[in-house]
Amino acid sequence: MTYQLKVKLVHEDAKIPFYANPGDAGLDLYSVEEKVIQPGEAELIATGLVIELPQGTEAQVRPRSGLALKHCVTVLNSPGTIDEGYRGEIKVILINHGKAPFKVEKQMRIAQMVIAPVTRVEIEQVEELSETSRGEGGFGSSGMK
Ligand SMILES: O=c1ccn([C@H]2C[C@H](O)[C@@H](COP(=O)(O)OP(=O)(O)OP(=O)(O)O)O2)c(=O)[nH]1
Ligand SMILES: [Mg+2]
Repeated sequence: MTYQLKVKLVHEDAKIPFYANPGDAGLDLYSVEEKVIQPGEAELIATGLVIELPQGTEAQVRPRSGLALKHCVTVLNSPGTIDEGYRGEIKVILINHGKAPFKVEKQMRIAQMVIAPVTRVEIEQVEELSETSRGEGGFGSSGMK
């Protein structure tokens, strides 16, 4: 099933996000600004995009592996969550884990956005939960090999 994603450009240099290949999961997001990210620092980068998500979906802002591998630059809050009702500009928090300053250029592809279904729940407060074989075990309780 293909959903419709409404996209509004709110900056003169904004570009419509696109799938680099037909089967890709992520739509590449472009920067509309030029900014240097110092080593160990994070910067908020504008994309010039406002979107209207299909009902029952979210957008996840994820890193590009090429930027991570070549420059140690990634999305700090990955995956960033774009709520269905959000009508502000999509921005990307990039962090530079590398040793050299990283220059974000205008119209550089800085991250990718995956549209995903959201499961919503009604909360029911209870005193007892069902028993399971895992129980309270976690954090390596099943062994590390
Ligand atoms: O990488 C991101 C993450 C979030 N947002 C926008 C869309 C999202 O709907 C809104 C709120 O994000 P989130 O819920 O992650 O942040 P919060 O700190 O909980 O803020 P709020 O109190 O506004 O929900 O900010 C972005 O543009 N980029
Ligand atoms: Mg929130």
